[in-house]
Amino acid sequence: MADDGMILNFQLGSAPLKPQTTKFTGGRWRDRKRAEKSAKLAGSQSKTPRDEGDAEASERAPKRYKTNDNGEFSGWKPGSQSQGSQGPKKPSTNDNAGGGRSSHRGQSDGNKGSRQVISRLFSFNPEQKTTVEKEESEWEAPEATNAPLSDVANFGTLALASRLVDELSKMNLERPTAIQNKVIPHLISSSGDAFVQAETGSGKTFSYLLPILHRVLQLSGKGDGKQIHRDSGLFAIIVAPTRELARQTHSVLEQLIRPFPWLVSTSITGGESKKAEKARIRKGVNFLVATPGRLADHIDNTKALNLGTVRWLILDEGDRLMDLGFEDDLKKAINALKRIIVAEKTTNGTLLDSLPDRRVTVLCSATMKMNVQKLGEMSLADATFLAAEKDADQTAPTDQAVLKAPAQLHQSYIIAPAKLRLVTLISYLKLAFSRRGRTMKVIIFHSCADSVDFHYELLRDPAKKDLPDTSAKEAEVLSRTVSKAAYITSPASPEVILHRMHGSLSQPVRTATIKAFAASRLPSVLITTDVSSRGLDIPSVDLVIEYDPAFSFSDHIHRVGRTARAGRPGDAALFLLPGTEEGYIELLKASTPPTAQSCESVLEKGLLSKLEFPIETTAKPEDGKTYHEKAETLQLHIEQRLLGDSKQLELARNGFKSHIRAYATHIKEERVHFDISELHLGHVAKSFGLRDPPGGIGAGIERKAKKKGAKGAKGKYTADAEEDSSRPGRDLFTEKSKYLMKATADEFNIG
Ligand SMILES: Nc1ncnc2c1ncn2[C@@H]1O[C@H](COP(=O)(O)OP(=O)(O)OP(=O)(O)O)[C@@H](O)[C@H]1O
Repeated sequence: MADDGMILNFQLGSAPLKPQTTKFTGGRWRDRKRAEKSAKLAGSQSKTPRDEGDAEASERAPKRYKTNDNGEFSGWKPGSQSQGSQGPKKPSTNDNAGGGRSSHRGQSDGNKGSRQVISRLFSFNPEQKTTVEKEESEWEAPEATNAPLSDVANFGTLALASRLVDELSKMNLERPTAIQNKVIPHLISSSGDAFVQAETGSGKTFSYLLPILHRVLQLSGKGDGKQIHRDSGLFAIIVAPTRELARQTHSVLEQLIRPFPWLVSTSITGGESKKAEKARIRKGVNFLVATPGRLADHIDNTKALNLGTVRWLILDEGDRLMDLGFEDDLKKAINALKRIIVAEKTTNGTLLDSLPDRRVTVLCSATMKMNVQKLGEMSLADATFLAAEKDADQTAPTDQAVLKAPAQLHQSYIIAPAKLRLVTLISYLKLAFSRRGRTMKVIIFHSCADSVDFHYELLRDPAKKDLPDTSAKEAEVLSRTVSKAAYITSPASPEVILHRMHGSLSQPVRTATIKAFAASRLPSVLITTDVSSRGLDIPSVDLVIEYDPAFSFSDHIHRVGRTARAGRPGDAALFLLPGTEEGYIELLKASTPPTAQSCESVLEKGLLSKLEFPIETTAKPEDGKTYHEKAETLQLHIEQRLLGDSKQLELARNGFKSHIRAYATHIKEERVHFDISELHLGHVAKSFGLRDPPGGIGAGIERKAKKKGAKGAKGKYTADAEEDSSRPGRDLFTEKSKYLMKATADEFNIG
């Protein structure tokens, strides 16, 4: 680790201050100039205790309290108020007249003369290598690629049953998208398998649901399907990788079949009562939406589940189904269906002649990976490849076409040094909500559940308990996942609602939280893991922030695809660290050319409006004039807040540790951009409001980094990191990785 002279907050004595003479080194010249300037300013305005402290810090602390190679701080002696068992100790300086660990400003505790020193967020940061090619302001939205087609009159032209066309019209869906234009006629007329590949938000769900419904409705001569009923048999099984997606698909299906009450659909997903699901299956269903694990379970244990009439098997989000280690469950379902020859021409007196005469399997994916090919080999026979490309001379799946985000999605990146990440995130959100009505719904992706928990707890306002438009019963379910936000509000958006979501929450809470986020009429933020990256369709999401980069580029495409759906505009911002992570920008360019947002300018604009702190600390919102000072004040306040709140501190420490572990699990091909040995643990700790890295994890990483350095090879380290891993995204199919993937699915409660 670099010795960067990072300084901690602590109290100093009241010794007269010397003028600032420190020479700043390291970082960009502009940052050094700024640091020198603000230190000078602090020296000249030695009226407030804080500014005095700053000046003194600049001069003294770097010499006396530097971080050592382990990210720990030299110059400390064991003290009484450490951050935790492994935390740094009180400084043994005689200057520390106050005796308290947290510094106080304004001397309200009577500890007159004490000084505080705050860490300099803007100096000693790694240099940014990227020269900005395209600024935000230069971006012009190209034509949307996943919008309804302008040159197709309406859904009627696809030979869909008129009742369905009317129903779509009631849902304000008039014209098909490119993929619907391809898939619907194919599935209406053919009995062959299909591989469907199209961008995120291009309407793949309707592309398979509509032709299935159309053909089922044709079962009676009048084309309304009235002859059939719930006992007529199960016609289609739709498999989705997550419970949320299964539920969502089921609710779209329910909406479509509402005018046909004689048709019945149900969803069977992990986390629900198996007994109730069995009872529904026994009563009879025509359409089943399932997660793979639960489907396999019912195939084994529910006698009433008769697969004899099943004509369609839809595998949605194929790559994710495989990523999450559901291969065995899928095999079971595929084989069970293969064993039954589709011979039945009637069921309970109903002629099935308008249905396909063989079982049709449709595999859908927005991205293409090796594992999708494998799933294709397992499940498809003589499949037709259907892609959305308008001028598709494409006849087979390719990587190129699919790793693109919708063209109208504006992607940008922010190179934020680790120390500045947290304050930049807050500034960015403040900025996003600073124009009334411009940004309504934001999703922030984190690498792990612990980080989600920390950021949710930090950003929520503990004093504001009531939630708008929520019954007492709902409020009880949502009490730990939905809250009013602090810090990120602005005069234009005085109320912002925060939501938290990850796989370790109970299923009813997950469902209620997503529902609340989708329904919220106030500006809202969903802080989440990749559990929300697939399929989730909330049309009003206008901004996706990848605070932690995705574990694979295809995951990135799915994450950002939560916005800019069905031709709507959308923004996505990716936080990157200066250094090796900047190499990731080349990958972004291959998809949709991104623009750059300067971290300094986000801070400058975001911190324009007044800061508001939900908890009182000695750092006050009104402290600081320049945006550098305001950012330092905000960081100081958060650090002080954590020191006074052991629960929050614990969340920060857990968040930090899991974040570092998760960092090691980027897919092998992309790990070159996410080199854990380059992480400055002290700086990353700052982004969790910690003044130093919690013990335990740092030493391990250090050892690995040293080992790597000694060996001069990456291979060994990479293998170690994989062993530690417990998250999805792996696309290697060793027994070990299969086991890991399975463990991950369990951890995320997805199955
Ligand atoms: N023809 C259409 N016209 C307008 N909106 C549509 C049309 N078809 C679908 N939509 C809307 O587009 C949104 C995205 O649809 P859907 O979830 O099926 O996309 P997807 O391709 O499956 O995306 P992802 O790959 O991200 O899961 C939904 O809100 C849906 O209602």
